[in-house]
Amino acid sequence: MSTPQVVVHRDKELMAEAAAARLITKIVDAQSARGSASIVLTGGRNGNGLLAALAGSPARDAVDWAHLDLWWGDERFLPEGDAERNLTQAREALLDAVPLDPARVHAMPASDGAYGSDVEAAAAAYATELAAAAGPEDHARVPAFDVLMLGVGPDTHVASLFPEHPAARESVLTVVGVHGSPKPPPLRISLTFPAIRAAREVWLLAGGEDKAGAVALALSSPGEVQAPASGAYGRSRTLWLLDRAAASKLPADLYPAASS
Ligand SMILES: O=C1O[C@H](COP(=O)(O)O)[C@@H](O)[C@H](O)[C@H]1O
Repeated sequence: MSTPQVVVHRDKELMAEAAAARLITKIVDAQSARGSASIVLTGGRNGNGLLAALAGSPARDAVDWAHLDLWWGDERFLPEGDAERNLTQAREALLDAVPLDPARVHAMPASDGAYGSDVEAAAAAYATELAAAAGPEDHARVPAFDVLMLGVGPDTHVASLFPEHPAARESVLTVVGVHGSPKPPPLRISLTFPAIRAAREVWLLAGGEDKAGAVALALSSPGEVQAPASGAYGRSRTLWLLDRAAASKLPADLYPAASS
């Protein structure tokens, strides 16, 4: 478990630009070292903001897009192409504009796909796909993702792990079906803590005033079932990327003054 590090940027826009630059560097470093990189995307406003910033960065051409595996931390269980699906939004923000290998874009199943409306079967299929991609060196049933990104919801949810929900208590399965999500749609698929914690680096993104209470609560070490964002950490690094508004309820000694 790595201790959280907090970086605060002036505003959401700068946060997205800086996180996109950081991600490009990470991908290029991993590809130089191992030939490929694996990244877990998040949905939500801050995650999509980062992807849009990456799309607009001239440095995006430094990435070898054909040797990048993309996974998702969660998905809204809706029909393929639905505007609310995290995949649809990621495609619009970035994915349609870069030369990815379609075989390496590991989308979570849609509700009109091979498993129909059976969200448990869809979650189990994604777990199988993750397990097949994990090597013995990963020491887990999922690959050791280079970076796993998570948007933090105003209620402290990450991926589709909501406070006090069964998915936030899951300690065996790597992927679960989520029923009765308090944020629409009610049916979702989510990675669980065991899968999230297999990542080398976990980056939590929170920008905007509506995230301030969640950030302060999660970083005050409550239980992970009460505040799921507090249970998300990477093997070697856990990074909280915030803007000033989201950091406004944090004690000032929690991050270097220079970072804001
Ligand atoms: O529904 C979701 O919400 C969270 C956070 O979204 P935000 O718009 O409040 O930033 C996101 O992390 C998750 O992937 C998504 O499915």
